[in-house]
Amino acid sequence: MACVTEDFAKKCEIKQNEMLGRFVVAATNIKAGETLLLEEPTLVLPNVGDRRCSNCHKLTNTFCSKCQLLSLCDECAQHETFDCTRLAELKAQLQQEEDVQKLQTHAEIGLALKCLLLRESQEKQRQFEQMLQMEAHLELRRGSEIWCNYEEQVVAPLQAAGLLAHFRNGDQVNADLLQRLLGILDVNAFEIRAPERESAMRALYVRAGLFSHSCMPNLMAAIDDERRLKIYANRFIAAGEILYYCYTNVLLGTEERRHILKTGKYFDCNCARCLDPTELGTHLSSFVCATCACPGGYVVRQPGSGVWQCLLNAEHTLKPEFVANLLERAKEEIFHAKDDIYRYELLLAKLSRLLHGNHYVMLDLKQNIAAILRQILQNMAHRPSRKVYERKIRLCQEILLVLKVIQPGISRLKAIALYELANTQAELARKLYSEQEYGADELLAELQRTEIMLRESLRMLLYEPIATPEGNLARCMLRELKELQEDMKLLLVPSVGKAN
Ligand SMILES: C[S@@+](CC[C@H](N)C(=O)[O-])C[C@H]1O[C@@H](n2cnc3c(N)ncnc32)[C@H](O)[C@@H]1O
Repeated sequence: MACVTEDFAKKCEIKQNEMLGRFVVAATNIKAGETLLLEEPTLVLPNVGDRRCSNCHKLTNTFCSKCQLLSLCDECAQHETFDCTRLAELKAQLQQEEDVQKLQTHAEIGLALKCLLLRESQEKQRQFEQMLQMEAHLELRRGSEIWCNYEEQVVAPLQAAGLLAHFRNGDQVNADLLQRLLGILDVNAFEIRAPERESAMRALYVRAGLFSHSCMPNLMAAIDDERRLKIYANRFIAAGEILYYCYTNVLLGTEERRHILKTGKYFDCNCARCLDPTELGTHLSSFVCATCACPGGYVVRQPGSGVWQCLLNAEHTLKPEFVANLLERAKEEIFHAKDDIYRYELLLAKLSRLLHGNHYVMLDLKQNIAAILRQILQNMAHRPSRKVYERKIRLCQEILLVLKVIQPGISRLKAIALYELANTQAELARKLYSEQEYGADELLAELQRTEIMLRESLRMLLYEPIATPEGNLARCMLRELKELQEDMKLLLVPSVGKAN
């Protein structure tokens, strides 16, 4: 197996039932922050449609000159020796030169070949067997769009080239095995950071792939620069509790999360958040009821019937098509407003008449605005006014209020929002002090509040592996915390602390 630490064997128990398939429960009581699993990836792969170098994983369109079947970028001299040698042997069996070109046509062929190479290697046999036990949802996928795409782009070309028969026990390498392997990747792979900023790829972890999903999980997953996965508890977990991490983005609405889970992972999530039409009172999916003007008149989707109904008057409803169109248009407008803070603010004001202030589209806008404000505040040449600081503080507070409900335990998102809030509050206090609007006592009180928030944020980031952006942020925060304490010491000495 790809290296797995002993924590998993000691703290976890694998079970099985009708609804979840295989799932994992806590074998002992587990403390918040405690590690349950550290695991190396069994496979690192591009997202469907992308082609990535088999060595450095950067996007590329070139192939290895030796095996000619796996991608290799111009900057890398070689990829894994076993894979390259074995593929070169297999390629030598191809009848015609154009077969190689045909096998280079669709990027997904590379995914199937990488899975089959695990099966070829003595050393990785065990990993391949474990991979084969993973859920593929073969029957639910049979005949679906994705099945037909794989049939056309992977199975048919590999069969036509006559390559499959030359793999070990080639008679067993058939269409069903290929569909199973590709299904296993789709259902189980984790999204990981790609070498290019802001793009993603996938990695398969055979142990971590056993954990079930909840939109209110008790586990966190963190992946470091070496693509080593760490799974840790985000709260105290009692022995016997089912262990869950979240397969989707927690800052999406219920319909969107459930759609992603249904179409990509083939199940209906029935967690407490999905079953509550107000999403635990956060209103992440709620619309303003245009019919009743009273506060609290929000239209929510009833989980059983799917009807969009006002919480105050059940006769006030919205048509699902109206909801879908409005959200689609709002997302398009956000996309077109890219990085223009004035357009974002206008859109936020316009949408606030239709959507709850915590609606996930509104939160997306608020996050975008806060990110631009961060850049403005970092550039002192802009000489930002008090209002700019106050706007960012307000946005951070609004985002935090939602995160506190949907991520009550240790949360990376909450830690970052808290850090942003703390920093902005401290910067504003320093500015006001330097402009003599604050005295030393007021500045000290603000910095003390900042210290509490920074400590709280740091406490949540301490469990992140060092070689991750969040681990790095934690180190910066430690430094900033020290500087803050130095400043506070100076303020405690009255003669030094006075503004001049
Ligand atoms: C990553 S796998 C988890 C391990 C899998 N149960 C197995 O037997 O290998 C994801 C699959 O587990 C099942 N699953 C995970 N969480 C679930 C949930 N909350 N409700 C129902 N099924 C779930 C679904 O079949 C899903 O496609």
